[in-house]
Amino acid sequence: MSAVLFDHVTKRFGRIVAIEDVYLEVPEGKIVVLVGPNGAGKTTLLRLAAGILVPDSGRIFIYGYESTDIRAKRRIGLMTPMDRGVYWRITAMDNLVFFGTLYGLSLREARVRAKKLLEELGLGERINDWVATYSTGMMRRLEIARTLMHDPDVLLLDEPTSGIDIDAKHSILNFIKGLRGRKTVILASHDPQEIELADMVIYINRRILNEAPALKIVKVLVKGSVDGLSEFSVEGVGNDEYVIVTTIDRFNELMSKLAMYNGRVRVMDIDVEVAVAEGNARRVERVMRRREGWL
Ligand SMILES: Nc1ncnc2c1ncn2[C@@H]1O[C@H](COP(=O)(O)OP(=O)(O)OP(=O)(O)O)[C@@H](O)[C@H]1O
Repeated sequence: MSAVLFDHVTKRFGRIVAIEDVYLEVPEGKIVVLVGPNGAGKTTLLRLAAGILVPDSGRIFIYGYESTDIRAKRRIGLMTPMDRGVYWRITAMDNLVFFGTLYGLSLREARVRAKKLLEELGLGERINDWVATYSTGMMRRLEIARTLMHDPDVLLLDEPTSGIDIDAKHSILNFIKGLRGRKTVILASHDPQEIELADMVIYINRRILNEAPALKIVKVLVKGSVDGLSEFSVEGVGNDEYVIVTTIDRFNELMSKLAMYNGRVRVMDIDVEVAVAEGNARRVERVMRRREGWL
């Protein structure tokens, strides 16, 4: 059984179609990173999985339970940096104990779990400090700890390291890395180092673009020198731009490699060629054109 299943989900906000017919199976224990331009529907997908939003059509299952079911919600932890989820005028420990007891932990259990999480996230020295004295990066780590207090199986993280300093970022990235195999993580991201964590990268722009079986060849236009990508076909097109051609099954691998350039290579455009079965004709369909880099 998949940890999370989006079964042909569509979500509209008035006239805006945020998510359209998304089918996605997320296997247990994997780290799945959702990438795509601003407004592509990444946050909406996380909120749908958390049962905060209800789809207009289609269904979402968390370990077989519909996402709005309490049994699904108990297995989910959602962290979005935009929502302030901790109290400032009490200590980090008291925050976590409070949220832990809301989920039915005993005081003792909650204290033990809070201490462990705070230590793992590098906040061991600041457990008994008021949250108001925390930096943004510390606050973010505390939010992640709060999300994990009820020991959910699935962790939904929206741009977990955006806007924080490098030390906090590394501590969060290492922490997430350590969850591989133990938790299922779905992470929405624009950040190359976050994308690097992925077992599976899903490119979404309202619809999922790299999952459909009909999609075959991907051409990625990048700006910036891509030396060291010898296993892909790379062609210079002038003006420091290159076209990389690959098959859809190696798209994830290519995106992880590009992420390792740490922002020195920007993705300018992605084209997907759709193989049309009838008469073995191959028609090229432009499914996406973006002139803005989204990495
Ligand atoms: N509560 C809402 N009410 C109305 N429109 C919404 C709401 N939430 C999202 N939208 C719209 O749905 C679309 C998808 O938004 P969403 O926040 O999911 O994108 P995103 O991929 O997370 O973007 P970003 O990378 O900028 O965070 C956007 O057009 C957005 O304006």
